[in-house]
Amino acid sequence: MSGLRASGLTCIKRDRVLFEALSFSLKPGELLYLRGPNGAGKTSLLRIVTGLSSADEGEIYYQGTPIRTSNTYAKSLIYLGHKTALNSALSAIENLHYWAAQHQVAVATSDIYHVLEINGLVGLEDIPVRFLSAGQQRRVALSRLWLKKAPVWILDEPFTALDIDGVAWLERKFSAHVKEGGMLMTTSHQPLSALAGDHTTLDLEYRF
Ligand SMILES: Nc1ncnc2c1ncn2[C@@H]1O[C@H](COP(=O)(O)OP(=O)(O)OP(=O)(O)O)[C@@H](O)[C@H]1O
Repeated sequence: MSGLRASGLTCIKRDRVLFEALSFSLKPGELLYLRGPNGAGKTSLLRIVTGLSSADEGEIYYQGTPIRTSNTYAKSLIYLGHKTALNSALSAIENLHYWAAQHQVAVATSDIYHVLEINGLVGLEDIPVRFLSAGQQRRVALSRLWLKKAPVWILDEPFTALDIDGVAWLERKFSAHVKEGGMLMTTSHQPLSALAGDHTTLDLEYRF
């Protein structure tokens, strides 16, 4: 099967079952919107889908192969957690160079300047990111989506701190990615608008 498939996932944290026997799929050209209250287990689920943590039961498959044995999954994936994962002492340019090197993506400094420009950060490229506002730091973090070509995007609360235009800008980026055959799984505490395009919703209830 092409794309991602989660089969029979169970996750237990400190004796609480967050979810049990959860199965879903994410095919090329699909957006899966993960919704649920605080503490329901959305971040826990996304980390399992990326392979950063393991489920107590169940398996994630990418292109039919379990991700724990896949040679291609890591290269096919961009995961952005709910924290920006920026080094506050480094500039936007330095942070993105560092991230690109970690992900073995060849990018020229001029490419990074261009991405920062289209993401509204002209003039802020070379100062430590701790001097940027929360929304500007989020825009630096999200600029990674422009730097690596990857079919699978897993994004945890990517709208945090973005202004209204920023939310619309990111939703358009989602729609373009999916229209090109990409896959996207994302959480948000605000509903996606029509700008994000068609999507399927996966609801996680808070279980006691
Ligand atoms: N490593 C851990 N050890 C113990 N408990 C954990 C761990 N990670 C998460 N939890 C617990 O699992 C539950 C789900 O956490 P998670 O971060 O997945 O929720 P969430 O749905 O993303 O919440 P939010 O909307 O607040 O971001 C929480 O009650 C949390 O305390």
